[in-house]
Amino acid sequence: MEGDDIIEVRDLEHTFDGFAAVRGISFTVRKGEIFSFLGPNGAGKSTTINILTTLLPLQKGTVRVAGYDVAREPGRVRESIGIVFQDDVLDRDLTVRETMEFHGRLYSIPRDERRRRIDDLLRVVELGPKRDERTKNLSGGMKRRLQIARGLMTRPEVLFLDEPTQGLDPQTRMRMWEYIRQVNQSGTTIFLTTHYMEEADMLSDRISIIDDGKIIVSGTPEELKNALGEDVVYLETEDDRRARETLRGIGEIRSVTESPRGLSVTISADGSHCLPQIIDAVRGAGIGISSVNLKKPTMDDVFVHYTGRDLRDTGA
Ligand SMILES: Nc1ncnc2c1ncn2[C@@H]1O[C@H](COP(=O)(O)OP(=O)(O)OP(=O)(O)O)[C@@H](O)[C@H]1O
Repeated sequence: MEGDDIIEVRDLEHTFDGFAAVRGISFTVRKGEIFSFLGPNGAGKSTTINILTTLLPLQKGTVRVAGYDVAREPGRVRESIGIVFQDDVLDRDLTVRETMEFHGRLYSIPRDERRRRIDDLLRVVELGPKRDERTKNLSGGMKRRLQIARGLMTRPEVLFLDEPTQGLDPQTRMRMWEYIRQVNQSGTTIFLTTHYMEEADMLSDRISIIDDGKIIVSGTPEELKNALGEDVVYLETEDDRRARETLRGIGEIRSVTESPRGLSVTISADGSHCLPQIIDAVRGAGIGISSVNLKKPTMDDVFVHYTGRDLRDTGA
């Protein structure tokens, strides 16, 4: 392991019957961070995560997880990781509590700690009242919540979460984020895939965006958003045409267009610093302003910028 990198992927390639699903990707995940892998459907996320977790054999490249080579020491890798997948199965005849209890024993979590985590997690996913219900009688959404709760019981060195909040309602999703943060703070490195841009933004220390089997950009959420360099100010004025003329002189302004929301001013620097200057210029020209709105780029904007696609339209 180099320095503090807990996952090291170098020149990873994977083909299915001649189709290149992963086309030479390299990245590292640092010990203790929450790392997110984002990409449209079919980008190669599952293929990559399957190789990292030893579920798919390595074809080409090198992958080390928790200091072990996935090709040479798959058993060691498996001992160091935890996985929460989308299609995990539950034992239909166990109750909710038994499902958790069984998993906790399997991983030798001491009795008191086990009880505490079961209580905490069932509260997070709101299955407390269902603790004695058999899993076959749960709704689809409840089963999903139980699978996730079960996966979060252990504190492995690296925890892989594949779409951990897919299909959860917003409140449960937020409680889940809180819990994932707690697991992370207890020392577990987290590797996450998600379709939710806001989730990646809120949770991740670093993000890589993958498309067509290649990594197209990596960075912290702040870096990725700032790199777009496109804060937009929406202005409603008494005279948009004249206001537009007035704004031409300001250096940081990239473009001014008239939109249904008023004047749309795209800025190549930090918008919050340019705002006073913009307001002064327009007022100085004797033009009244009725509203001002600053919009910073979001992770959605980042995703659309790099992939040309909107995740909300890709079956999320
Ligand atoms: N077993 C397989 N046999 C043939 N092709 C496969 C197989 N598994 C994946 N692929 C193809 O490899 C590409 C990458 O798939 P992968 O499942 O890794 O994408 P993904 O980013 O996880 O997508 P999603 O967001 O839809 O889960 C896709 O084009 C897919 O059709």
